[in-house]
Amino acid sequence: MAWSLGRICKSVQRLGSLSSVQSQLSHPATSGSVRTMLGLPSSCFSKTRDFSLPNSSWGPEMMRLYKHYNSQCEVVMEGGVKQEGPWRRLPSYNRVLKYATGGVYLNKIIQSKARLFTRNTGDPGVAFEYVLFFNREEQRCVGIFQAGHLLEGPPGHVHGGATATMIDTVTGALALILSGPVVTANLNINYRKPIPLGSTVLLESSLDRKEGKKTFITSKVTSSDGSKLHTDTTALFVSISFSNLLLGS
Ligand SMILES: CCCCCCCC(=O)SCCNC(=O)CCNC(=O)[C@H](O)C(C)(C)COP(=O)(O)OP(=O)(O)OC[C@H]1O[C@@H](n2cnc3c(N)ncnc32)[C@H](O)[C@@H]1OP(=O)(O)O
Repeated sequence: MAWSLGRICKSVQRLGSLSSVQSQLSHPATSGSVRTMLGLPSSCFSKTRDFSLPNSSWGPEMMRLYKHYNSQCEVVMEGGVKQEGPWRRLPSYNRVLKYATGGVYLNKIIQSKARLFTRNTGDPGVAFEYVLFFNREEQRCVGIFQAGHLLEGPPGHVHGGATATMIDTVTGALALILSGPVVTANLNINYRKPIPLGSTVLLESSLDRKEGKKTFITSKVTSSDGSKLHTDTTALFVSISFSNLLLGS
């Protein structure tokens, strides 16, 4: 066995404690830009590209909503002093783990080629274009999502699985920030109206309640102006030990 259990555990420990998840997001040192995505230490990410920043494929609605939330990440006080605003943009990279170098749970091909499902193409605009913002005080996350042409389900509309992916992402991000390492245990989606391919929609998620290891999140997807309800969702996330996840136990 190329990797002993001990070495794997040491690597996992290097990721840092669970509490760093919440503390790094709330720490003043992260003001302006959140240096971690969803709580994992920045050293775990490929820094080559932050996919949550605008690119040439973003349409007017995507840009409008991005500017709306981004402008509230920093507020200018009297005298020109800048302060943290209520929202934080969550940076987004195409790989979560960089430290796992093979062994029983990741072979070398998977290790080198694995990419986050929602960030698996560098081609702007073809699939999932999105950015997440987090509001600590209100315990909610919003996602702005522009659906590219590779996400077709019913003709001219977004595949339900692609919509579910984005719902899982925005609810999962919130659960992870609020509760530390979690996995989705249940996602209950009502699809109310199909989402036109190429359109920009708004995903909103808020904390419903926490009960022991369980974090309940509600979510809805609406048109960018909020007038049309596309989906409403309840989601359950269960806290896990991150090391158990990597060890497959
Ligand atoms: C980077 C962007 C973020 C994107 C986020 C993406 C998140 C994901 O997609 S994760 C991948 C998909 N999810 C998975 O693969 C999870 C697979 N499932 C599991 O690992 C396990 O079943 C797991 C951890 C959910 C629950 O394990 P289990 O051993 O049953 O946990 P256990 O400790 O017994 O249960 C905890 C509580 O949750 C409840 N629970 C567990 N599963 C469910 C469920 N499906 N429905 C309702 N309740 C449940 C239990 O009843 C228990 O409740 P209580 O404490 O009141 O008795």
